[in-house]
Parts: sequence; C-alpha cells; structure tokens
Amino acid sequence: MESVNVGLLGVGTVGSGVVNILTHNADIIKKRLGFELNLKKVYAKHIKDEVKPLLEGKIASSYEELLAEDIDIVVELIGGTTFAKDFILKAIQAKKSVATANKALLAEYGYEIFSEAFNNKVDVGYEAAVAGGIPIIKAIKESLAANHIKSIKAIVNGTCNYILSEMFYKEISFEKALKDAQEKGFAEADPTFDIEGIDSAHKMAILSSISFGDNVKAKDVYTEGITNIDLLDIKFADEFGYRIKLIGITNLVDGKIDVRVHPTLIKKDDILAKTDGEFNAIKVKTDMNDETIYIGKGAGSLPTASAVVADVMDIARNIKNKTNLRVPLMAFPFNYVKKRDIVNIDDLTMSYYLRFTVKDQAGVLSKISGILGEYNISIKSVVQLGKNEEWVPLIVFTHKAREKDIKQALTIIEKLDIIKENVLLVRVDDEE
Ligand SMILES: NC(=O)C1=CN([C@@H]2O[C@H](COP(=O)(O)OP(=O)(O)OC[C@H]3O[C@@H](n4cnc5c(N)ncnc54)[C@H](OP(=O)(O)O)[C@@H]3O)[C@@H](O)[C@H]2O)C=CC1
Ligand SMILES: N[C@@H](CC=O)C(=O)O
Repeated sequence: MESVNVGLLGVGTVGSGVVNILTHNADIIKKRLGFELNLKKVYAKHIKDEVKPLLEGKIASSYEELLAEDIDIVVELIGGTTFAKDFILKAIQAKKSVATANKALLAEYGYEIFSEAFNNKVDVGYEAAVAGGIPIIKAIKESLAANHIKSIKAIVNGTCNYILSEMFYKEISFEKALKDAQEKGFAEADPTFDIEGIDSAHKMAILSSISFGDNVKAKDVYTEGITNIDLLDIKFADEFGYRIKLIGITNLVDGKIDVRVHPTLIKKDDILAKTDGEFNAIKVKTDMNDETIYIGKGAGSLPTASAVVADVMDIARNIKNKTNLRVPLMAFPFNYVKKRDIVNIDDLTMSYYLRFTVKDQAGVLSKISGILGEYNISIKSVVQLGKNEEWVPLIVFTHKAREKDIKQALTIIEKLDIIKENVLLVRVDDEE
C-alpha cells in the first residue's frame, strides 16, 4: 500500500522528537497503520545536530516545499501565532491536514483554523497542545463523548510543576529550577508564558472549549503565575498539610464558565499534589463516568512528539480510508460560537493563604484580623515567623470568604504602615 507523505515545519525540541519517533518506530507505525508514514520534507531555521543524519535528502530550502502536491499531512512545530497561523491556513487551503502542538495559536485562532479546516474537508490534530504526552483531547472528545463534563482540575504546565517540585525537594532557587527546565526543553521559547501562567491559560481555554462546546479564549481565563511563590510559602504549605501547585480549573457555575489558572494549596493526599516534576495531571468529572484522572509527562521532546505522531497516524488513517470522517479529530472543535458568559473570580468563595510582611511589634495581628473581620473574613490559623527583626512574615489561613471581600480588605491592610509590601494571596483547594 502506498505511503502517506508528511512535511514537518520546525525541528526544535518537539520536531526532533517527531523525527526520532518516525525513524525509530517506523516498523510498529507501519504495522499498525498497514502502510508507511513517510517523512518526506522538513523545513526549519535550525535543525538539531542529533537528528541531522536522519534527515538526509529531506531538508527543504523553503517552507513552500511542504505545501507541494505530494505532501498529505503537514506538522507545524515552530510555535507562535503569526507565521505559524499563516502557514497552517495556507496548508489547509492547499487541502492538507495538519497536526500541531501550538496551544497559543489554537487558544487565540482556533475558531478560524477549525472553520477553515471544516470548509476544506481536512483534519487538524492538536493532541500535543494540551498536557504533552497525555491523551487528554482524545479522552474528552472520544472516550467521554457520552458524558456532560462537569469540571476539570489540572496541572497542565510541566515547567511550573518542575520548578515548584525542584524548589520543594531540593530547596533550590526559582531561577535555577527555571534554567534546568529550559535546558531540558520543557519551557516555551519565551518562558514568561510558562511562569506567568499564560501557557496554562492557553491549555485551559482549549480544554474548556472542548468540554463545554463553547469558544473560550485565553483572554477569558483568569490567570496568575508562580513568580511570587517563595520557598517560604512552599515550606509553610507543607507544614499545614498542603503542596503548592499551579492549577487550572474549569467548570460551569450557574450556566457561566468558570475558567482560571492560579497557584493553589492542594492537600498532600490529593493526586494533583503528588504529581511532580514535568508530569501533568488532569482530573475530569462527568455526569455518567464520575471522575477519571490522567497523568503523564506534560512536556519534553519524546512525550510531546508521541502525541503529535499519534495524531498524524489518525489523520493518515482517515486519508487512506477516504472516509473524510473528520469525526475523531474534528468532533467538538472550536466551531462553536461563544454562548456563555465567563464567571468573574471576584464573585467566587474560597479559602485563602495570606502572607503578610509585618512590623515585629505587638498589636499587628489584632489590627489585621480586625480589618478582615469587617469584611466577614475569619481566620482559621495564624503563624508569625522570626523574632527581633524589623520585618517578619505573618501567615494567615482564612475560612471561606468571597474573593471580592478579601481583595477589598487587603487593599486597606496594605496601606497600613505596619505592612511592608503587597500581601501574597494563594487560594486553598478545600474540596472534600
Ligand atoms: N517543548 C515542549 O515540551 C512542548 C512544546 N509544545 C509546543 O510545540 C511547539 C514547538 O515547541 P518546541 O519544539 O519546544 O520549540 P523549539 O523552540 O525547541 O523549536 C521550534 C523550532 O522552530 C524554529 N522556527 C521558529 N520559527 C520558524 C520559522 N518561521 N521557520 C522555520 N523554523 C522556525 C525554531 O528556530 P529558532 O530557534 O532559530 O527560532 C526552532 O528550531 C510550540 O508551539 C510549543 O508551544 C507543546 C507541548 C510541549
Ligand atoms: N512549556 C510547556 C510545554 C508543553 O506544553 C510546559 O512546560 O508544559
């Protein structure tokens, strides 16, 4: 049976993983498909040295060669939302199916890309765009297709999870942990996307869209990153029975979409708290299948490439079967119009971990608790660190309170001369 031809744009961390898998696992791929996947052409600004020997005779001199008639599927692995978008749209208009890991692009232009794919009767696979090697897109679109999704709670950024884990276990600095994550190929080209929570927001926008059949964009996601989390907070959380994780959440509240990403104190015995390093974990609650949990490597060359190649295999099957199915890959895409409003985080009620830096003098706590009390916020536990220093950390765990009230109370507290800097607020997951 004739092979299906693949063109690859970008041979960095994930692209080189794709080259490795297509080369080293060519036999099993052929056995499972019943035909060969032929990596016909690659185009990249730079090609990783380790895969150059695998690409003899395949290197194109311009990206246009990937759009030639004999290429059936193109794989976009350069990232970004400008050239990548133009390239994908050109490929679709040239009737080529696409596989991509580009969550930033889909979270912004998913609707446009999927509409174009629908009109041109081609597939767009994006399994690798959320949680790297974990088959979460397939799970939601296919395995849970008979369910209403109720909620998703997840760790979807390998870099942040790696940083928080390294800080906790090795007590190394944030900067050193980030550098390690970059060297291992987990981080985005611009790592602020990871550490400021933006990459997680892209992924939660995609998960929220496919779960609720809506068109949620990254700008709809309330987003906080991990840059304000200190080793001190990680240790405190531990003492109180929690781990700090960057958590993505989406669910429906009174018909509105609650979708957010922020650092969260998670009870130590929760599977999310036990997921470390570049691993991701996703809990999906549904109406008929209770809770299913997915864990695996969320970043890195081969795990991510494994998801990309699986998409390429699905698309290749569709091409060979000439079913023009679009079902496995196109079910619940972004071809939904925006239907629901987004919940304002200020209207939610949660418990909080607050870290104040206060003057080491009598009466400070009663001043703070007095102001919190005026906003109906009661303190669950409190710890004051250090003695005989001018400024000391004061940690407060609150009972449940409305986010808006907490923020208003903190605005007043932050103006007191007994407070040194902005208060750190971390939400506590106290779901039973
Ligand atoms: N790394 C990971 O673990 C994961 C990454 N992803 C996503 O996969 C995609 C690729 O990421 P990753 O492999 O890590 O990124 P890399 O930066 O390692 O690789 C991207 C490659 O594309 C090249 N490139 C950029 N622009 C162009 C262009 N216009 N023409 C040709 N080549 C270009 C880059 O060259 P140069 O360096 O010279 O700019 C680089 O070699 C991104 O969308 C990312 O978000 C998804 C899941 C996991
Ligand atoms: N930078 C991302 C890569 C995978 O999506 C991450 O760290 O999770």
